[in-house]
Amino acid sequence: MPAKLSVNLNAVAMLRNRRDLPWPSVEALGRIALAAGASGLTVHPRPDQRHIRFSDLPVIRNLIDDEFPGAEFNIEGYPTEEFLELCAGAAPEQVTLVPDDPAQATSDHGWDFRKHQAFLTDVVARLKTMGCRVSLFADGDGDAEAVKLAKATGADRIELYTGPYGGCYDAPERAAPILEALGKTADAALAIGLAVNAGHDLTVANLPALVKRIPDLAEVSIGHGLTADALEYGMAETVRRFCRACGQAG
Ligand SMILES: CC(=O)[C@@H](O)[C@H](O)COP(=O)(O)O
Ligand SMILES: NCC(=O)COP(=O)(O)O
Repeated sequence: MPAKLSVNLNAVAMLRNRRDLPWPSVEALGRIALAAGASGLTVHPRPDQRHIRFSDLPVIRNLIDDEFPGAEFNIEGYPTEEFLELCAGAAPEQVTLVPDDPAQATSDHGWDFRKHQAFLTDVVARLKTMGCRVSLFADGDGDAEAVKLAKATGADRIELYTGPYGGCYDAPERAAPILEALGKTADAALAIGLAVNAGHDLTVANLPALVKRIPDLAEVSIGHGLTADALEYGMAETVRRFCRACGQAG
């Protein structure tokens, strides 16, 4: 089965937050994404709410429940008590636990499963009591032992951190060994019954090789590159609309 696409709305929320105005609307862009064929929506609320605001979560929950039953809500983040309360309130189908510090600009590494085994085991159990599928952000370095420890937490999936792979956009020759390490990590996970997601800096250009190397990839979550493409490919029509609003003919 092809990998499912979950559209990450953090970048849309970040643009909205530049002004005290309700656009671009996280709800409206989420609706367009689901209507266009995305399987779900992803958000990564951070404690300072610099992208997604906590108040966005019930809006997205209602959008899915009211208009797109069967689509999935994926909430990502570091499992503080506040984060776990947000998950309890929004009832996401999937929670992806990410070891990011509030000061980090964006997520840039997976969990150290040796160091955080007990903590993750406890949090995974709490989230499963809420009825959520749980995925753990993981480095794609081919470490099969780390993958076994991820499975031992009780998690259902790992999400491969694909930032280093995405970073090869201008030097494709560097991508091959990184892709192979991601593939080996996925092979190790799938062999022990852990499903595999992937995300971070994925694009239309780098996705085909990833899904070819990991044909059983369950889901990709994509925000930054997808939002950039939406701007680029939507710009011409938008300028035409504004020209008409100026009273220009055509
Ligand atoms: C876990 C991950 O890679 C994404 O959630 C990423 O952190 C998106 O969030 P930002 O776009 O806000 O960095
Ligand atoms: N889990 C990764 C994600 O949701 C989106 O990451 P990015 O495409 O914004 O880099």
